[in-house]
Amino acid sequence: MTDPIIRFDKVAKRFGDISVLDGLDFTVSRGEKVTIIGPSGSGKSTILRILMTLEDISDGTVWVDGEPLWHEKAGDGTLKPASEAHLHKMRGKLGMVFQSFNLFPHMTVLRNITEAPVQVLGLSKPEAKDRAMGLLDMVGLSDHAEKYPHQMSGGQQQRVAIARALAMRPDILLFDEPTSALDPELVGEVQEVIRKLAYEHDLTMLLVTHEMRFAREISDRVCFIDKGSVHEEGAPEDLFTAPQQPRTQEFLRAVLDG
Ligand SMILES: Nc1ncnc2c1ncn2[C@@H]1O[C@H](COP(=O)(O)OP(=O)(O)OP(=O)(O)O)[C@@H](O)[C@H]1O
Repeated sequence: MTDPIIRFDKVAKRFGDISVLDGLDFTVSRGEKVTIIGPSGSGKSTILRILMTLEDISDGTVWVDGEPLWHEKAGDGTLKPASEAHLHKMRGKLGMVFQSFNLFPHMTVLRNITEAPVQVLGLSKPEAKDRAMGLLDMVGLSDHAEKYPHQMSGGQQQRVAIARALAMRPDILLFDEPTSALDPELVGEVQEVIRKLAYEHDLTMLLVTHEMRFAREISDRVCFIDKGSVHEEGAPEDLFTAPQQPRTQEFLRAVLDG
């Protein structure tokens, strides 16, 4: 594997006495589309939340784009805990799409997408609007710019959330079960947007999902996580058709038959 853009190096995460990640080693290459699967509570969302700096780490080092995420280099080359300024800089490399959309309810769709580019990146309002309208076109919602989130379906809101994340031009886009809060008939339209992104963009994508068929379709690599470490990983056609580890076999049998 060449040029990792994400690297977890022996990362541990504990909540009090509960160990969620246990010496996790995990890498994602630049431009790679990786899906994390695994049982409930295995630490999948925690991995994404650590990358978004929503959770800190208990031990080890996380590297993003060649720089430590939760640390910064001291003058003597050793790593010291990251300052808020370092975290702020690193956050600009990542975007995240949450299960529950998390749009600002009191803002129009357009404003939801332009707010951070104007406030954080310093774009002018016309520049931010141009960017937002291009993204709304990409997610098939050009006619909805002036609507409020409550006037839209869950699928449409999630497509806006994807446009909003992309408006910050992240290098890495994280998806945390992006379709699991949707009514079944709305899942397809959101998957279609993610599929298009996966096939047409060089963006690095890291997706947590329970939708195995979708994972198989869009991923370059699938990682099966159990009890906070990577149990087995591989190309989707290998992992889904011929898993090597008994635990992976058991998990896939349960979710594919269930
Ligand atoms: N803030 C927290 N405080 C205490 N425990 C937490 C916290 N966040 C997560 N956990 C625990 O960490 C474990 C892993 O959670 P995580 O959400 O990463 O799992 P997951 O694999 O994404 O699960 P699911 O598929 O159900 O979403 C769970 O046992 C969870 O209860």
